[in-house]
Amino acid sequence: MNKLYESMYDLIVETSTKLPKDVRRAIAKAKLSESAGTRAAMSLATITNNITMADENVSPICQDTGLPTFKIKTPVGVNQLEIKKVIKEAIVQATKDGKLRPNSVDSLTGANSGDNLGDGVPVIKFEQWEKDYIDARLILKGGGCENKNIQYSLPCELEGLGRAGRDLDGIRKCVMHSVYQAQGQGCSAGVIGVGIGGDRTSGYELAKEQLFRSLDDENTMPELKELEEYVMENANKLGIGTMGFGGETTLLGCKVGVGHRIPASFFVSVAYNCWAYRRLGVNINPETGEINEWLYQEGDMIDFSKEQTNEEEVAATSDASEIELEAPITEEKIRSLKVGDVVRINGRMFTGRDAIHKHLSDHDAPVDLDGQIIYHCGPVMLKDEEGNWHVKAAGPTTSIREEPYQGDIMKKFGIRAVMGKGGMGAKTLKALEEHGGVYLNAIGGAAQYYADCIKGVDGVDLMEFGIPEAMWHLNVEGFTAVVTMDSHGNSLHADVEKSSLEKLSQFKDRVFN
Ligand SMILES: O=C(O)C[C@H](O)C(=O)O
Ligand code: SF4
Repeated sequence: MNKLYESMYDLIVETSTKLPKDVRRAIAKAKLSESAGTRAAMSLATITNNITMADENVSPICQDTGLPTFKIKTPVGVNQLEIKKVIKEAIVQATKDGKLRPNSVDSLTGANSGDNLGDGVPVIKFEQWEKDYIDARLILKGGGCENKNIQYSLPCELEGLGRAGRDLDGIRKCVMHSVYQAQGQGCSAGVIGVGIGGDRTSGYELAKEQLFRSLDDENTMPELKELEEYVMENANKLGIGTMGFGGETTLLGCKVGVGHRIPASFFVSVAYNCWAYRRLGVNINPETGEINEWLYQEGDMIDFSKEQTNEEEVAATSDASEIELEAPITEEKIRSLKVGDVVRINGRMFTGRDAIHKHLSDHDAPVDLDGQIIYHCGPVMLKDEEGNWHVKAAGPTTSIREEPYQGDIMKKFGIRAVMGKGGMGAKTLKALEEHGGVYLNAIGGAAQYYADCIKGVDGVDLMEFGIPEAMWHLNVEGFTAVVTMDSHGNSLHADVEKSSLEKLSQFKDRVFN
């Protein structure tokens, strides 16, 4: 199998950089469903532009290249240990080449291994089968959407929907609720894999297994096919929309699988995947290790670059004029911003995510943050031979994780704007009002689009936290984002959550007997 290394490397790079055909078609359909001038249309224009940039740059679609999860079927007699070894080598190289972000973190010390290897990382699941070739599939599922996975133990009470009992209708309610509870935080529009039955572990495994299905396939079980169709039709009426900005498309796919359970347990497990649904597969010759065939190749390939350019589209779809922002920003300027404004940032911003927020809550800042912008982002960075850093991918991360710290940190250091995705909660909203601050929402997953707005890396602090968690000093040009929480007590996220809960409650009545 001397070609196996090359095959695995190619599988990793393709998965990270090229969105599969079925996903592109679902995104194109979502785009058609949104009216021009809406925030959803503007976000989808950025997303499709980002997909094209990832194709052209052969760079990660999203900076969070996830927990690499391989599912491999081998003919009897194939050496699985060798496959495992080769996969690890290919992972290390793809990380060095900036195709994967170093994403493997010691859970106790917080140390990043730097090469994407670690205890239990990558995940490689083997199975044997009777066929004479190797079927190797890979999914790169990021952390933001992983955090929105949910497991229900039936019977249960669900907000908006009431009791979910141990039957198909109870399952229906759980699935509808799972989409509601994700809001925009898992970078909607999403794809859900649902596992009915099993135990807490095998239920989630079954749910994730569904994510290996093609978006276009049809469930072979009539009742599950009906459930999938029901969810696709009705979850899209919740009005959560792309990034939780409101809109027509909240879900790109729903795939349901079922397994047996034991009498006392009845789990419905949901694996939520963002729009950056990176999964591919190959059939491999077990003698040579060469790729015989790429999987998920059915149907048309949408080349978004042949469509309108993003600038044209954004100009055509956005009725809001852009407001220029450059740090240091005054309190007066910040208080003039309102939810719905589109800002265009030039100049300096600092990245800060989980480790930085924790650090800043009980240490001094390494730089003066007065009037500054903090970007919730863990980029993919590469260092050249002269020692200069280059940004390879840099989209926002889910901001809500910083909720316990954010308001206090803004006040402590005089920070005027924080930017991320998915919005923040009541504590931050109150602090924005008291202190004079705004929350800016960038488009999740648009890592190439934003990397292109970063014109230079002027420094870095707290590198001991690892590349994604360090504080990078970025120099940006034309970095656009939407004000979704302002200093007057307004939050688009709170509004969408409230209205989607009202819509969810329309689905309270029994549908399946
Ligand atoms: O870790 C990241 O960069 C982003 C993460 O996938 C998220 O969605 O919050
Ligand atoms: S940032 Fe969004 S698109 Fe990227 S992995 Fe996280 S959830 Fe997915």
